[in-house]
Amino acid sequence: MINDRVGLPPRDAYKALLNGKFTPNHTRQVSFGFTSNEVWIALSIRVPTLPLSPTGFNANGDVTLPGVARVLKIDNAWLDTIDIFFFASGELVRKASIGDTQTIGNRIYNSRMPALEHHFPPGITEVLIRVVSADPMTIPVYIGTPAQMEKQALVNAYFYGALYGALIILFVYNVMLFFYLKERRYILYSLYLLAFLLFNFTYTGHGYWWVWGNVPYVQQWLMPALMFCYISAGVTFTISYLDAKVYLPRLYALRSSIYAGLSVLAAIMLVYGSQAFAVMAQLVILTTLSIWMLLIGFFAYKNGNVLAKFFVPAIALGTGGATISSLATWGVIPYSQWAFRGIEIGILCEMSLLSISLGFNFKQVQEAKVSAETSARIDPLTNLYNRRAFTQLVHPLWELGKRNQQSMAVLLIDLDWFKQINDDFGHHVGDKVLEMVAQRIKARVRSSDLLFRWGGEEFLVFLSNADINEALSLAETLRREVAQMIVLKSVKVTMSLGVASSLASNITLEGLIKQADEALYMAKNGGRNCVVAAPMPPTPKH
Ligand SMILES: Nc1nc2c(ncn2[C@@H]2O[C@H](COP(=O)(O)OP(=O)(O)OP(=O)(O)O)[C@@H](O)[C@H]2O)c(=O)[nH]1
Repeated sequence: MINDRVGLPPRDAYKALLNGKFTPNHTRQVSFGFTSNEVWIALSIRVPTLPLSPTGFNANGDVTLPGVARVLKIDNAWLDTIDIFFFASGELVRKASIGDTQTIGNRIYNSRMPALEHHFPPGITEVLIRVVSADPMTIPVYIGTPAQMEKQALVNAYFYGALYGALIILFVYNVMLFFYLKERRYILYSLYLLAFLLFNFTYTGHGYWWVWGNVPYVQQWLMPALMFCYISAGVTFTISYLDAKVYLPRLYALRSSIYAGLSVLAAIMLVYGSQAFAVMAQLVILTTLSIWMLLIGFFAYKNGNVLAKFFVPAIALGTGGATISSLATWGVIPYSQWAFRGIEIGILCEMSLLSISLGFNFKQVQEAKVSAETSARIDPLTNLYNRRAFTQLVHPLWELGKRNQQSMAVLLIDLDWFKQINDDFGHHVGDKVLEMVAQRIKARVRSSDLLFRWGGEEFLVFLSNADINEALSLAETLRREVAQMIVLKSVKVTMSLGVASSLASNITLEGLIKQADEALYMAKNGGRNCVVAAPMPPTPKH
């Protein structure tokens, strides 16, 4: 390999090769970083002088030419210009151009990655490859039989099918969760995922191969543009996912500056118009972004964010995969297709883990919702239903009871001289009295009856299937039991009860409660610590 500053003509490059000016690539490094220079790569292909088949015929009965046919493939879809020169016996025998400045229709070999087929005659053929590109010079060269190349393409097709399939499923699932839950972080995660998917679809040459193969300009500019989208989506998602407003307030305050910085970068890219600058600047940002995400994930975790427990390992997996890919391309670890795909496997793990964490978040949100709904209906002091729960719980029973012509009853209960208890013993003792009275009533009513804390020292019992006598009997039992209670060794409490029943009247639920309230008023006026039944309405005459 040589890094050529002057733009050698192919023959001079060939001479340089013969004069030992090329550096041998012992480490199998395939990455040469950013350079606007031409990078020359040389391969020596030696074919035995014997013809392939000693008979001169192959299995199909065709005449075999002496020599071998091989496919040469550069496994990178973003290199702009790739010129290949074949020298045999000191002569330039073939020149071919591949690379992504060529439209798909003009390609000489039908494959997603730039490739060509060449018939190598017996003897030595020197293959010189010249690459010029604004993108990182990653140049993995493969050479093999057409069958081997097809097999490799098939393995790749399965791999990307599985990768894109998995990412699309995660995308759709999270978009659906967003529409269901209306939580921003689901849609931001989906956009982050989509940005990676499109970015990958572009830089692996799938987009060029399937969609915009006739517009090389789109292919070259989409890469930096989508990388930019991926970075922006990553930043926005991280801020929202880690709930920066709560767990990282200082970062949250800076978020406008971060977004402004990204916009300035996009503007410079557009105005400056250099693809090389765009790619280089963003690769730097992409690396910084991973470290930044890891760091703030860690801080959010330290500040008590439960979701950061998933976030940090997820980003570590994505970054780890990307590191394996770069180490392999730089020859630090042995290069292989799988090592090169480290970034994709890492990101798939990252995305899956993030998706699981959002599922976990979904569960948390649901639980919080249920607990909020429950606590909205429960009185925290007595643990009884509050007045708010009344309509929700009693109305359906009331309607059903009416239809079945059942007798239903209401007991309205008010503690006597409760203000005095508070004044004499303190508010906390008053609370204890309320708690104990509530427990006592609860223990006595049937499970089909509903008990509410109706107001400060007022309770309501709804009996869904009881006539006036049953209701009065229960009321009297409750009155007696509470009157016998002694709270905190010295406090005695009594209560007054108003009872009303619905049978044989066209009364509404509100009307029934009003009747019970009037009965309670009578009980209070009648000296307290007693039960009064609301007067029964006259039976309609037929
Ligand atoms: N400790 C405590 N007191 C409460 C609570 N809710 C309401 N109260 C008190 O209950 C008292 C009710 O007083 P009143 O409406 O005058 O009734 P009362 O003293 O029971 O007199 P009668 O109902 O006429 O027998 C008020 O002093 C309220 O402050 C509570 O949750 N805890």
